[in-house]
Amino acid sequence: MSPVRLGEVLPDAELIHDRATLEQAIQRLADEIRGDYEGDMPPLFLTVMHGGMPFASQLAFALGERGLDLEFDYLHATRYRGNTSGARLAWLHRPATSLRGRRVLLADDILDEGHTLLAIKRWCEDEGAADVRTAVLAVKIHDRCVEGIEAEYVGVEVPDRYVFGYGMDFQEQGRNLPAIYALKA
Ligand SMILES: O=P(O)(O)OC[C@H]1O[C@H](OP(=O)(O)OP(=O)(O)O)[C@H](O)[C@@H]1O
Ligand SMILES: Nc1nc2[nH]cnc2c(=O)[nH]1
Repeated sequence: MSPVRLGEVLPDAELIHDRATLEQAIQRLADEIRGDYEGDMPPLFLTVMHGGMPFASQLAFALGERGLDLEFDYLHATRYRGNTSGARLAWLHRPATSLRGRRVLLADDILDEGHTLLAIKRWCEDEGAADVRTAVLAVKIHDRCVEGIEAEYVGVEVPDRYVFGYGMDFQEQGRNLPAIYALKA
């Protein structure tokens, strides 16, 4: 079956958050995060690929602007793989940096049912991280989130629909749209 092209769904999609709103939310998050991190050792800033990349980049600059240095690494754990519903989590890449004794700040695009971030957080703790906090651009509003995970820093809320743009894919397309859209209800 040939994939549905982005151009076929975008005209009917609903704009949920525009670029200015998202950029403003990221600035606010940077203010919140900056206040929580003091000390000599920079936090280990772990981008959750692929979706977290645009958000993480912007957040990192906003934190740098506020005088918070970060050490970068990344990981890739995925359970959607271009689909609109989640399956088993697959680890495609783990960070090369040791997490032992480090303050870890995870940056991801969306907290939906929470399986991904819960597994990542537990893994970071098992690796000996001193503290693991999570920043997400968006949280999806529903009551299906697993217990034990909550993002400390949340940019915006999105409705209980499949969303894409600003890092999030529609069948591996649309990640570089500078806004968040929801598929037609
Ligand atoms: O809260 P959950 O229901 O677990 O879903 C959230 C996860 O789903 C997306 O990743 P995806 O598996 O699509 O990988 P990708 O970032 O490579 O697209 C997103 O980037 C989050 O990491
Ligand atoms: N692109 C995208 N990825 C997700 N991962 C979990 N929920 C979503 C969603 O609504 N959109």
